Amino acid sequence: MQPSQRIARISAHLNPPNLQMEESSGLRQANCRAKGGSCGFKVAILGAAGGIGQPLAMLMKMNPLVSVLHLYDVVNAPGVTADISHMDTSAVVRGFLGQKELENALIGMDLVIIPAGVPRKPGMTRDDLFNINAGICCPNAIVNVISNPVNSTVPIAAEVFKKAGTYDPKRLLGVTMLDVVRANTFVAEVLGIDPREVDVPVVGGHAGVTILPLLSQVKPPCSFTPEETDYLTNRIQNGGTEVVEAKAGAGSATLSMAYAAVKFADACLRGLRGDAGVVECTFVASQVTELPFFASKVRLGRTGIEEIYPLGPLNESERVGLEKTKKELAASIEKGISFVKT
Ligand SMILES: NC(=O)c1ccc[n+]([C@@H]2O[C@H](COP(=O)([O-])OP(=O)(O)OC[C@H]3O[C@@H](n4cnc5c(N)ncnc54)[C@H](O)[C@@H]3O)[C@@H](O)[C@H]2O)c1
Ligand SMILES: O=C(O)C[C@H](O)C(=O)O
Repeated sequence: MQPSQRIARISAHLNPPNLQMEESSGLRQANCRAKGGSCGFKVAILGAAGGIGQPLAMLMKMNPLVSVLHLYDVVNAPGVTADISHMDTSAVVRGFLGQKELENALIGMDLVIIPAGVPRKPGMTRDDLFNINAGICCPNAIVNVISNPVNSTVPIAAEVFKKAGTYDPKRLLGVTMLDVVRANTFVAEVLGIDPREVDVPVVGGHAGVTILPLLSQVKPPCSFTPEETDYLTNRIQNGGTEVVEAKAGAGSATLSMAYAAVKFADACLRGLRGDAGVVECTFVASQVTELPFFASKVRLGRTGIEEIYPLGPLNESERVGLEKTKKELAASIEKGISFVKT
């Protein structure tokens, strides 16, 4: 089933669009000759006024694959919408404020990106966000889940979709692209090459030891000393904490995350367009291990996830890392599932 159909099914009872918001943000569509949005994809961002949401919205407005951009938040959506709508790129921008507008924000969307929720403060783990964010990231048509803890919010979303009878595991993707982006950057620094030439598979999940970089499978092929392997694994697993501590209470990664989210969203859109060979790492329902969810390389296509690749050959330290990953990940997945069931 297409996301638009799933969303339409969820949003069976529709309210009229929020014209007041469109007026206030300068989007007087009725007065425009060209309505826009005739080709390209329709994308909604939920949490669009936040630290990630704003730069993400700006970058999606610059993406030529996007024809319509819906910006939803519980605060400040009109201001962000007015601001971004003045950019001279082709995507039509519409703002939606508050719960009563959520369904309208979702109608007809091809891709829904969710950076809604609160970020970490120093000393907190991503799991500490569970009780706050679990209640936010559930009830609607989620496709790309950014809200932490991703290891639990994706299982939560899956359970909610199951309850609604609309679960499509091929279309529910936890965004772990920031781990790949960081891994590419840090590996390139060590190798002294351009990060754009580097591709590091990062599997498992998105928290601490569940972030498992497969340094034996880096492209271009290369090898690392044990010291380099320890340094890189540790830095990639703690990249989020590095930013949280540097921001000293002012939030977690937003700009690099917006970059990573756009990189991932763009891959999803290219897959939907039918491009061949679109492969990225993401946290999805999976049979790659005995766990019900796992991040690994997947091929994206017209129906979402079209193929999930096995982990490939692991070296000894990656095999040890995988056992630690699975232990912690199993608990986080279970926590998400039982949150909905109970
Ligand atoms: N997956 C990743 O790699 C990754 C990376 C960085 C941050 N994150 C997570 O992303 C989330 C957002 O981070 P941020 O720095 O943008 O936070 P933020 O507080 O700056 O922004 C969050 C936004 O969500 C909005 N929001 C809150 N409840 C909402 C609801 N019910 N519906 C819609 N919007 C709602 C807020 O109004 C705010 O604008 C956090 O959970 C953070 O931990 C994930
Ligand atoms: O570390 C965090 O809390 C935010 C995000 O998950 C990150 O990896 O930067």
